[in-house]
Amino acid sequence: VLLKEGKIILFVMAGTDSSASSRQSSFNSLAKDLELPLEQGCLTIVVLGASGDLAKKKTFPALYHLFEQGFLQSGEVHIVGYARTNLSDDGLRGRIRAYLKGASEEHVSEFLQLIKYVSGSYDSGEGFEKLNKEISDYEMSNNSGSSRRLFYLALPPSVYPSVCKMIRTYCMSPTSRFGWTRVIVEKPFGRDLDSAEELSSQLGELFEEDQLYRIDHYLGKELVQNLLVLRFANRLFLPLWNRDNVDNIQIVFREDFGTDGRGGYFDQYGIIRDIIQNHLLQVFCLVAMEKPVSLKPEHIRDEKVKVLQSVNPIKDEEVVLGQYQGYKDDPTVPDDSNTPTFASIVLRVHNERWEGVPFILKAGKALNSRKAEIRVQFKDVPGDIFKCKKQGRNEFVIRLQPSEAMYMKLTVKKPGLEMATEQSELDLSYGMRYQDVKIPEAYERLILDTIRGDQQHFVRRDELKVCFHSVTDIVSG
Ligand SMILES: NC(=O)C1=CN([C@@H]2O[C@H](COP(=O)(O)OP(=O)(O)OC[C@H]3O[C@@H](n4cnc5c(N)ncnc54)[C@H](OP(=O)(O)O)[C@@H]3O)[C@@H](O)[C@H]2O)C=CC1
Ligand SMILES: O=C1O[C@H](COP(=O)(O)O)[C@@H](O)[C@H](O)[C@H]1O
Repeated sequence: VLLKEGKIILFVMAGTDSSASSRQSSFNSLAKDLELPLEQGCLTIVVLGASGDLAKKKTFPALYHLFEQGFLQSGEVHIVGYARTNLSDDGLRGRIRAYLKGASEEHVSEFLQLIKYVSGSYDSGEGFEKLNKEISDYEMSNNSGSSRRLFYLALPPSVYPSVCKMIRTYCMSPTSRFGWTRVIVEKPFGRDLDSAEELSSQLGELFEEDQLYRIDHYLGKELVQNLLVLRFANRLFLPLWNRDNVDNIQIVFREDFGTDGRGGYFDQYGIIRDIIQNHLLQVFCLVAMEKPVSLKPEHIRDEKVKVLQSVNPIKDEEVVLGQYQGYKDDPTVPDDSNTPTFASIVLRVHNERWEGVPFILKAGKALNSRKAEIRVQFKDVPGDIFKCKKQGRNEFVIRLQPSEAMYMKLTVKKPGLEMATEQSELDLSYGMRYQDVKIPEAYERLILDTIRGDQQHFVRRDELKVCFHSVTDIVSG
């Protein structure tokens, strides 16, 4: 038992394989740096909306991968699916198995045995009493004296307030045991500034900010997580990253498929709320913000809020909207829908670093390719003696997906006898450089962060508010 900052922390050594224990030890050293409590013991993960699309495609596979890598251990973790659909434990396991193709059969079977299913509604006590009994029985049988409870809301946001009320009333981690209760909520966290604030107030009455994890899965992507390292751990970039050197920055999301069975949801939100207000604004923050005091979540989020507050209102003439042909063929989309499936907006940051540099954010569905990238375009070289303008400018590209890469476009001498120039690239393609590394899925990383209590990659309430504020005219206009 360790005593740290007034907290008693149980340190229970479980029987683990060596790779799992080395991961645990690297987590422990990170936890020490971030002053996170070191903890192990009984952990229950409840996936609410377990019958749904997100749960089967992302949440359960992410839990499986954490299990496979030793971050979730049999004997310590218990997973419960909850939804209204009438399903047995095996019924849910069968659905999940279908999304774990290619994984080791032995691991999958072991993982599925950790999963139970409880059926109930989202607004009556009966189901949540059953859920609490399921969790409590497991905690008692586990006998570790701790109760860590993580609730993942893979549900439409309309039911968040009632579900949170039920969790608060029936399912909180008992204070008689060491542990915590944390709730992960999915986007969209509202339709506009007012509805986002209303949702935040409703949840804020039930949970403290440090219990709420507003997930934006772009913050879990490898190269998004690399942005702070790249910017603040490389001397090379420090003097360049500003209005003196940068001409414009483009943050682009494109998908080569349309609504893909989610037309009903998409049509109510549109591309600005679905992608720009959250994923692209989060990337924008990490590209444009100032250096945080430290890596502590509050320091990082303070800087994100600051840069968002410096964004000028978006000008109408700097917004382009479009809808792909065939969008209304989706039977769940109304025939007269004018919901945009493509948008391009220009953000202008009114501060010393970025005054005059346009940040162009573009997102579109059903385009000709799938790509998400950041393009930092530098200004032309003053007094150019090589007349190399025609070859294009220096550009630094960070490709988030697919095939993670960073490359810098440079003008070089064309090899040979002639003094001619051409554009070439310094290329760091992850597939080549890190051949033996499996890049984790965003959801995997973010669920692990929640278990560790690290809110660095989650959206704080005031950050959400200012994100909506930045796009308020275009989402409500
Ligand atoms: N699917 C995706 O790729 C992504 C989803 N998200 C977000 O994740 C959350 C879940 O998404 P997704 O799984 O696609 O959603 P679903 O529409 O599949 O809903 C999940 C489950 O919620 C229950 N449910 C559905 N509609 C209602 C309703 N009106 N009232 C009460 N319960 C309902 C259903 O379970 P039952 O009837 O069994 O109770 C359903 O299986 C949403 O907030 C979504 O925006 C975010 C990023 C990507
Ligand atoms: O949140 C969402 O993201 C997906 C795109 O995620 P990615 O990780 O595959 O880039 C998008 O398709 C969906 O519309 C949106 O709700």
